[in-house]
Amino acid sequence: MANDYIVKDINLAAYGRKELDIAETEMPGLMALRDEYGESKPLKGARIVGSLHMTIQTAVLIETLVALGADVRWASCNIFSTQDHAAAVIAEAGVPVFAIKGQSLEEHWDYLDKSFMFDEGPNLILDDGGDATLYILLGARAEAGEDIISVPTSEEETVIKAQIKKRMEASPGWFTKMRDQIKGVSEETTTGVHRLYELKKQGQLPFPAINVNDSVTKSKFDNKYGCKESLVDGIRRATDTMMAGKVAVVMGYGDVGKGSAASLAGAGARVKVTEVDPICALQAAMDGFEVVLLEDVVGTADIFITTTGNKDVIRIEHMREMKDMAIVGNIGHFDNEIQVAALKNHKWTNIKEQVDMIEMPNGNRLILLSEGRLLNLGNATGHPSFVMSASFTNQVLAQIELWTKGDEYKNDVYILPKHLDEKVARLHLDRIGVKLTKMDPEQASYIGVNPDGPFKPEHYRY
Ligand SMILES: NC(=O)c1ccc[n+]([C@@H]2O[C@H](COP(=O)([O-])OP(=O)(O)OC[C@H]3O[C@@H](n4cnc5c(N)ncnc54)[C@H](O)[C@@H]3O)[C@@H](O)[C@H]2O)c1
Ligand SMILES: Nc1ncnc2c1ncn2CC[C@H](O)C(=O)O
Repeated sequence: MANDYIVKDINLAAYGRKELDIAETEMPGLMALRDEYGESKPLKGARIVGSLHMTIQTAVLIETLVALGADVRWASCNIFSTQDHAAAVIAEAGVPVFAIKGQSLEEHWDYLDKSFMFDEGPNLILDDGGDATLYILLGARAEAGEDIISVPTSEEETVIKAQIKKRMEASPGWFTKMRDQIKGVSEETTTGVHRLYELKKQGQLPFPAINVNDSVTKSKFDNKYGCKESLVDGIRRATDTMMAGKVAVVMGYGDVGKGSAASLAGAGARVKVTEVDPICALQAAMDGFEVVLLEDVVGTADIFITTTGNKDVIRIEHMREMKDMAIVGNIGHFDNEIQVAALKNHKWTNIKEQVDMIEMPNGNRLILLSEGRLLNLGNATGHPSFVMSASFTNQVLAQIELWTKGDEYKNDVYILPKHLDEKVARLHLDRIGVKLTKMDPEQASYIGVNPDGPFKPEHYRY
């Protein structure tokens, strides 16, 4: 079908291709998979619906999936994270893509619906945050007569419910059919993985799932080193504020929090951390960060960043205490980490795209980034190509596993085996000049591993 895409401007494709060509030189893992599997095309017959930030790096992922034989349709997983030139180059390459930076919530869920519209529907999902999986499963439950989202508790739930109703009227039974033909889902991020384990616990996971996030070469790199690079990039592009000398509070000290604290410390900010987990709190303290209660610093700190994957971490009562021109942002997957909805009746002044100044009752003004959505992609371009190459190499390996060995997988959540994790790491060493030491058999035997790996037991924590 001609023009089966919705992008901001197809004329941005030439610019997108130039940046995509450069990105490929920084994504050795994906390039290596194209060399290894480009001829055998193990994804032939796969119809992959992707719901993941439509960036230049994702464009390289998409073209890798296509090179390995897959048919692909794509939507972004966030209304602010699309890079319009990346969407344009993918559309020009003939992949149906539905993504515009700044799209509305209604457009977001409509575009996600469109990304499912293969003639025979998809048979694999590549998800980031779980919206694509949620759409199919909620829709199938509605078709079974369940009163899903009976009382929407957010604007987005209202939008999702309306979109499901529209599709049910247009295509009776479609959700159930799609659910039953999906061979599996590979999930990119922590929050999406939490949703999968919850579905499994409730006995509502109808197909195999691969937890890509917990490949070591994903979460201990993208979540940590990726955020270390892209957090301050977002804050700087959004506010041009001097971070050196300022007090920044990072809520959460998991993989993203560790990278975020390091990012701000690297910019010279005096970083304080909040945590609920005593182990992560102890890590933060021993990494040299003061671990505090938000309530004790909310009136004096300059920058507040949530990284928790939790909700209501910064609440309206906290924001009422913040000083004039405090900067508030989130780098977690969803926008519910900050109670943005509670600010809706305040005076908002839009400064520029994804930067708003909000007046509080006491006259103080807050600078809110990306309306509380993940700011490294809303206010900047997300993580650099090299670290996304590791994440996306895991994604491609997961899709190959689900497509070629699907019968070996049950309706459960899996993590890729360690030898594949180590393979992903190996594929990224040459690009940065790493020379790996080779053990002799006696050494390998002494520590009880095979000289060619795996080098760590399953219980090892990196
Ligand atoms: N923006 C990005 O590029 C990007 C990249 C990777 C992951 N993510 C998202 O970031 C979020 C965090 O991911 P992660 O891998 O670091 O998860 P994680 O579970 O490793 O870390 C989250 C930490 O937050 C802590 N926490 C939870 N509730 C808290 C609260 N109320 N106050 C203080 N701390 C609290 C937890 O104890 C945990 O240590 C997820 O939503 C994930 O999907 C975003
Ligand atoms: N450059 C990026 N392209 C696509 N997704 C990106 C990029 N930077 C961060 N992300 C978010 C995905 C990340 O793996 C996550 O877990 O959320």
